Formats: sequence, C-alpha cells, structure tokens
Amino acid sequence: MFKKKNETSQSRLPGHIAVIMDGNGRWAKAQGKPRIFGHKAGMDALNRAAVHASRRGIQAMTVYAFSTENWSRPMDEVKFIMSLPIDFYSKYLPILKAENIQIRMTGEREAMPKATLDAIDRAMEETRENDGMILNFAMNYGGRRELVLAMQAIAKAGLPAEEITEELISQHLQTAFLGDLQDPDLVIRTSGELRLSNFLPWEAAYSELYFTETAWPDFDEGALDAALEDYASRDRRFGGL
Ligand SMILES: CCc1cc(N2CCCCCC2)n2ncc(-c3ccc(F)cc3)c2n1
Repeated sequence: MFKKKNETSQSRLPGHIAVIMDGNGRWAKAQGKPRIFGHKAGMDALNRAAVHASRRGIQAMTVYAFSTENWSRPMDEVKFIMSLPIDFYSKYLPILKAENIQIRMTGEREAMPKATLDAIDRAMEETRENDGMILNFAMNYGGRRELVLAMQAIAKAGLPAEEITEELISQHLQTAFLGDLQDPDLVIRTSGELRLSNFLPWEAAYSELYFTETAWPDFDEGALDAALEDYASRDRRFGGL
C-alpha cells in the first residue's frame, strides 16, 4: 500500500532538526529595506516554523541564531539582533508556552549583552517545565570553538588517552543536554548557500543535509513540510552499505 503523497509517518520524521536561518539580509535588500527589517521578519518566521515543527511532532529544533563570526558585522546590526530575544519574549513567549515548547540556549553567554541574556533566561525559566519540543538557540556559538572547549575540559580532567572516546567528547559538548537527541537527523539551510558554516560539525557528522533557495523569512509551513517529506524519502546508512 503506497502512502498518500504528503503523508509522513511518525517513524520517518526526524527527531531533531537543525536550521541555518540564512537569507534575512538579502531578503530585505531585495525589497529595498534595511537588513534589520530582514532579521525582524526572520524572527517572525522562526516562531511560525517552531510552532509548525512542534505540531508535526519534531522533538528538538536547534536554530543558528548568532555565530561567533557574526560579531564582525556592523555594530548597529549586531545591536539590533541582540534586541530580538527581548522582542521575541514579549511577542511570542505566550504562544510557545501554550505549545508546550521548551526554550534552551547553546553557546557562550559571556560576551552577550545582559539585557539579551536576561530575556533568554526568563524564556528558559518560564518554559523549563514544558516537556514538548525543545527549541534550542545556538547563540554566540561556533562548532570549532565548541570542540576546543570540550578538549580543554577533557585535558583538565587529566584522563588517560584510552578513556577519550566519541561518547566522552559528545558528553563535553555544549549540546550534551539534548541527550539522545544531541545529533540532528536533518540540517536545513535556507537561501541557497551550500555549506555548514561551522554549525554542529561534530553533531551533524551523519545528518541528512537539505538546502533550499528559499530565504528564511519566506520559509513557511509548506516549505518545512517539503523538507520533512524529502527527509522521509531518504535511505540513511550512517556509514554502512
Ligand atoms: C541574539 C540572536 C538572535 C537572532 C534572532 N534572529 C536573527 C537571526 C536569524 C533569524 C531569526 C531572528 N533571533 N530570533 C529569535 C531569537 C531569540 C533567541 C533566544 C530567545 F530566548 C528568544 C528569541 C533570536 N536571537
């Protein structure tokens, strides 16, 4: 019996999706608007995608909100981006709470502005009891930095070389709190670039990759369904035959 065209059984659904939300600036520029207009639209698209992913049964969604390299952008753009969690908290937190979504953060808190961290901490605290989809914000995050920090922690523990295993390294990554969901089954990148840009290099070693020309602000429920349908059609081998 063939499944109906757009039916994705639960078993063929990724448990954890990771999203590089790219194309916000170019999307704004194409409309003659400033880049920050695109970041604001990107925030609205993020809420829409998170609610839809949660309703489709996705268990964890990690989004690349700000990379360690993004600090080199113009100061006014960084300042605006750092205000988005505050805006998101007031505009979307009630919606995510009603969806039983749990907000988490992955990355280095130190360099983040206090007001930004306060909004994120409030969002995490107010959704801590939720047991639905985990919405994990990779923020001030870089994959190689994450690996350096893990290796530094392992070195400081003074462990003998034979005790350094893949499991031990995974346990020392900033994503360790995700447990069995730590490795994304599917990585989605919007806006046409065909690279991972230092996003989850260890965790995504066996992930299916999905690229779309669609800019992030235009990546709606139908676009997410198309990515999930494509994933369901793939035959994952994890390095085997
Ligand atoms: C500080 C980096 C950043 C960038 C950003 N953008 C800009 C980048 C791409 C598109 C999405 C919109 N968003 N959107 C929501 C948040 C957010 C983060 C944590 C939280 F608890 C609540 C909301 C966010 N954070």
